[in-house]
Amino acid sequence: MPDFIYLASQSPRRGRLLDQLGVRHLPLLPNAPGDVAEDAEGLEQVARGEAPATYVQRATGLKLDAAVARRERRGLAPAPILCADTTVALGREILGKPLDAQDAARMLASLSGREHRVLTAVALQVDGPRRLVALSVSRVRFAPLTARQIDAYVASGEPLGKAGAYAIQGAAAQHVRHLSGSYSGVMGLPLFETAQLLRLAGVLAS
Ligand SMILES: Cc1cn([C@H]2C[C@H](O)[C@@H](COP(=O)(O)OP(=O)(O)OP(=O)(O)O)O2)c(=O)[nH]c1=O
Repeated sequence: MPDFIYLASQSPRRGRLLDQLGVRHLPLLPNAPGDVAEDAEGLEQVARGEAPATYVQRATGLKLDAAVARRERRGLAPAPILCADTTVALGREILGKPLDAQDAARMLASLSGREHRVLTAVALQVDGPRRLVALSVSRVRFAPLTARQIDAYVASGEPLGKAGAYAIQGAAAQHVRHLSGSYSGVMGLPLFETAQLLRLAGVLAS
C-alpha cells in the first residue's frame, strides 16, 4: 500500500480537513498542463425528482470515475483516490452552489429561521474496481436572518462556491443556532466517516 492517497478535489477545505487525519495526500485535479481537457459540465446535474441523498452519492461516484480515469491516463501510481461532494437540502429541494449574488441571497432567505440538511458523500477507490462509500447527513438550524444580514453576507463574497450559499467555518457561523451531525461534514469532508473508510482500506491504522 502506498504511503499516500490522491485527493481529487479542488476544494482547499477538503485538503485541510484531510490534514487533520495526518494522511499524506497529493492532488489529482482535472486539466493539468498538457492533459486531455476534461469536460465536467453537466456531469453533476440534478436529475428530475432526484432525492438529495441519491444525488450527492451519484455526483461523488461520477467525480471518482473521472478521477480514476485521470490517474490511469496519466500513468500515475495506483494509490487510493478520495473524493467527496456536499449538498444542502431543504426537504427534497437541493441547494447547490449559488449561480450569482442574487441566487445566493435567495438561498439564504430560504434557509432563514429553518432547519436544513447538509449531505456529504465520500468515496474512496481502493484497488481495482473496489470502492468504499459513506454518507454523512447533518442538520443545521439558522436563526432568522434580516435582509440587511443577508445583503452584508452576500457582499462579503463568502457564499460563492459554497453549497447552500454559506460557510459554517466563516461568518455564517454567527447565524447557526443549532447543528447536529458532523461539523467537518458540513465543511465538506466528514472526518469520522472518512477515517473509517481509510482504516478499511488500510491507509490509516486501526
Ligand atoms: C455548507 C457548506 C459548504 N461548503 C463547501 C464545501 C464544498 O467545497 C462546497 C460544495 O461544493 P462541492 O461540489 O461539494 O465541492 P467543490 O466543487 O468545492 O470541490 P470538488 O468537487 O473539486 O471536491 O461547499 C463549505 O465550505 N462550508 C459550508 O458550511
